[in-house]
Amino acid sequence: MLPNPETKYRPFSLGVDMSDRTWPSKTVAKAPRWLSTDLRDGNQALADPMDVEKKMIFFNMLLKVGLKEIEVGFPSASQTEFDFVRKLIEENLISDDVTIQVLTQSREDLIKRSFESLKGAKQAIVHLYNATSPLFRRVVFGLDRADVLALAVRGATLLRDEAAKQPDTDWSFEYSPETFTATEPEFALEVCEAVIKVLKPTPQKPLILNLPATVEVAGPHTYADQIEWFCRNVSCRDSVVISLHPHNDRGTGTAAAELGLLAGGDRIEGCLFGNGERTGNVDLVTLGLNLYTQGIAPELDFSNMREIVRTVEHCNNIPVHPRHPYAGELVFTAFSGSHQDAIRKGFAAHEQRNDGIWDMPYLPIDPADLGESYEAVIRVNSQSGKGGIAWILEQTHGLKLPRRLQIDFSRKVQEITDATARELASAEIWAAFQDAYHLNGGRYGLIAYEQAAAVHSGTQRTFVGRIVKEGVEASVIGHGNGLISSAIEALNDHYGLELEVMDYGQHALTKGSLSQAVAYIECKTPDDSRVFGIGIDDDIATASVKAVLSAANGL
Ligand SMILES: CC(=O)SCCNC(=O)CCNC(=O)[C@H](O)C(C)(C)COP(=O)(O)OP(=O)(O)OC[C@H]1O[C@@H](n2cnc3c(N)ncnc32)[C@H](O)[C@@H]1OP(=O)(O)O
Ligand SMILES: CC(C)C(=O)C(=O)O
Ligand SMILES: [Mg+2]
Repeated sequence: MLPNPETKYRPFSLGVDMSDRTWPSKTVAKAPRWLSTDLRDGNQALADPMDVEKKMIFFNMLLKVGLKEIEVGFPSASQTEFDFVRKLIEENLISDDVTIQVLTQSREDLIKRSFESLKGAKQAIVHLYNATSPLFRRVVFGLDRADVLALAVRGATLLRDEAAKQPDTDWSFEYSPETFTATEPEFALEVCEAVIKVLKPTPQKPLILNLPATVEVAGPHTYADQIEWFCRNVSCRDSVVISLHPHNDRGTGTAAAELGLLAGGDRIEGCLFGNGERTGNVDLVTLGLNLYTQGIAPELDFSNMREIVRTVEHCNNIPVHPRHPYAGELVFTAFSGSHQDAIRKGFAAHEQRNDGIWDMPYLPIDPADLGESYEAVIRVNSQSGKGGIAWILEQTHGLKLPRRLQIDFSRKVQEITDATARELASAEIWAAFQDAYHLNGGRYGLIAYEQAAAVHSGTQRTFVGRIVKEGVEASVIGHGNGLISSAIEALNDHYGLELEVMDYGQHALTKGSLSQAVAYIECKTPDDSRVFGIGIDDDIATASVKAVLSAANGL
């Protein structure tokens, strides 16, 4: 890189005064019109463009999502593109509330071929473009301003005339001064006004003027200024739909679209998950869900996000990034302990409040709204804490560990994650839990037991058990004021354990085998340390006895 980049790069300057801009104090209150250009701008950016079959899969998914305007291709570009448009029309695959759009350069043969592809369509948008910026005028076309304007007018005239030859179709037109953001604003306006003059839009039959950031060359606030300037100065604002088409070269395509809406944009063109030329088109998923999380219906349905991701990945042959907003497989996941703790508390508070309002630490959207389970919300590695581990056991096995047991188990998990230096799957955490608290057996095992009222007192209980220790069976007997204390006394007496019960808890399991109950016991040992026992059984009394044996196994 250069130490003095100013010798190579020039800062962008808009060229008009927008110090009286109004967009910063506006808010967006409803969804814009959306156009998916996945099958055109997205498709033209793929190493292997979609075949008809993949386009069909994508198109059907876009319908499911609720897109009403879909740019289905560039039919003059290839036979595949042409055939796909024909298939949609001939097989009557476009419902009345959906409008397909096709793109064409401003060239007679290409425009005619585009109209040919649309024969028999009930309604369609023909999208004409030509680049207008000084760079493109000079380098790509070798044309001056007047010639470029004439190119646009020739194209618009052809659109009008070709449409007139197919009167059974309800035609709409879109014009893009390609490279709009790099064009002198007054020249972009002049070209659009010339196109307006040819196509004569009305409020009933407006012209879509698409103002693309073909390459994102400045900040999103500059785009907003450009859009507001254009909306203020275009001659027949009520007869044009202002469409925004941000690309993402500076990584601010979403911001540009959102500020552009504040500045007067009516419609957004983009692709799912931001596929498209170079860094991509603006991402319709992010835009839609950004609205949703502000309480505004996006009029797009992403409630089956996983299926949408799978379909897009299949058709584009490009993975969706794991951190992609709202859609990536890690975006609802917290690995770190303090995040996990806050989320767990957030869910508990949410349940308690029961007002339906989503106000959740670290989670801007309810994963359930996108068809995701809560399982992935917390995942455990060496960055995790007790709260997250407890959450996993609660989610997967319905265990609600007492606080000190959470601390005890999290230390054991930490040892494993430190040693393995990787994430622990929930099955591994469960296995570690069973192992740590001897749920599948240890030195001491219960063969049978019974309890009875002690003969010498109405309140005292007697525990009579048959225990096996390291293969040797024994009968044990103990007294206490309950089952736990009498069972502890029986073990203490017979095996000299000296356990003292400090805490006890139990609850029915809420996951897995719902008829089961779990008992937790915390005991003090002679050296004043703590040992925990867990018992799970169909019978709560047996679960308690198992918890006592589990604690003995922990010595
Ligand atoms: C910003 C965007 O996304 S624009 C859309 C871009 N999409 C695509 O290009 C995908 C489909 N394109 C294609 O299949 C082909 O490029 C075609 C069929 C359109 C044209 O193919 P070709 O005739 O072989 O030309 P080529 O691909 O080299 O295009 C460059 C020519 O188009 C001209 N051109 C570019 N844009 C336009 C336009 N909007 N109107 C008129 N001419 C244009 C260029 O000046 C150049 O002309 P030249 O050969 O006289 O110098
Ligand atoms: C064809 C136009 C609208 C385009 O894709 C762009 O300018 O990015
Ligand atoms: Mg584009």
